[in-house]
Amino acid sequence: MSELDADLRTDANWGTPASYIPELARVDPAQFAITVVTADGKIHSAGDSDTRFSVQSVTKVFTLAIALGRSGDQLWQRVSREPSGLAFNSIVQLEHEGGRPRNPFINAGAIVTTDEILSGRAPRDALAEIVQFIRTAAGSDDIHINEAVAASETAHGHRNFALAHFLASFDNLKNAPEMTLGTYFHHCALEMTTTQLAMAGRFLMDAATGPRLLSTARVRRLNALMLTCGHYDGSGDFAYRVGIPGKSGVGGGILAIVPGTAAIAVWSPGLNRYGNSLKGTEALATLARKMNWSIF
Ligand SMILES: NC(=O)CC[C@H](N)C(=O)O
Repeated sequence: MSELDADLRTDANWGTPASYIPELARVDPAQFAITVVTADGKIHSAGDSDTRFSVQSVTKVFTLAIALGRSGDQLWQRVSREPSGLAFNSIVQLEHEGGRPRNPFINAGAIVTTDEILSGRAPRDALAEIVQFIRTAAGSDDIHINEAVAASETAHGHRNFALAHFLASFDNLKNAPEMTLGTYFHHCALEMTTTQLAMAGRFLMDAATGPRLLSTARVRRLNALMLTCGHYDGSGDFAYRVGIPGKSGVGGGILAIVPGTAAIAVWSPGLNRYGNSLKGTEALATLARKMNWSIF
């Protein structure tokens, strides 16, 4: 792992941090961290694994788990399970397909899962459940929301507002767009280290490691969605190069799962053209190849 870390740092092409959220644009791209938690509970880390980063869309895995737990398969009436082949914040498909987002990992789909979690209660209570779920998964209470990042995204979130209003116009939003988006922006603004994120991913390995938060059947389905949709229009390329389920975020984090074997978190804030971590993807490709971890 330290060899992997050192190798990655020799190449100066770090990619570009997300620019549409000003708070994220300020982050130094020349950072990298990786943590692997194996089925026997051992933790291996290298790089800046104690640095907190903005988890962003990686939280969509946890919100999907919670929404499925609350609403069961009814959720699939509001959102489908197909790769989108378009950018994570694209609007065109949503109009074309009558307001039913392609999957729960693009923004429109995650706004729907957040809306499902919010239904029947105040944003503060929905957020408390999301944060508690992630803390329980990680086995750490030291996980918090960065209010400056949430505010920065709210101030510049015109596309997400457009998506939420589109959903509402198709009767696919139960709460006021501002309420649902407020909850959504705040859970995206959670900060974690790679150690915390890899620990939080243990339940997706479906090994006897960490808390059991979902049934085996649901864990398999979450992994299937991570593989097919977890990297947006870069999902095919990620499956080709890395060969394991993964979920990325524009903060530069990726949570990847080797079923039954390991939960891996990588972080490097510079992104590739799909909005996924450039060095994070490279690191996972190298690790999966060396460890023979591709599921294929
Ligand atoms: N890909 C991402 O991480 C996107 C999350 C971000 N909060 C947004 O809604 O645009």
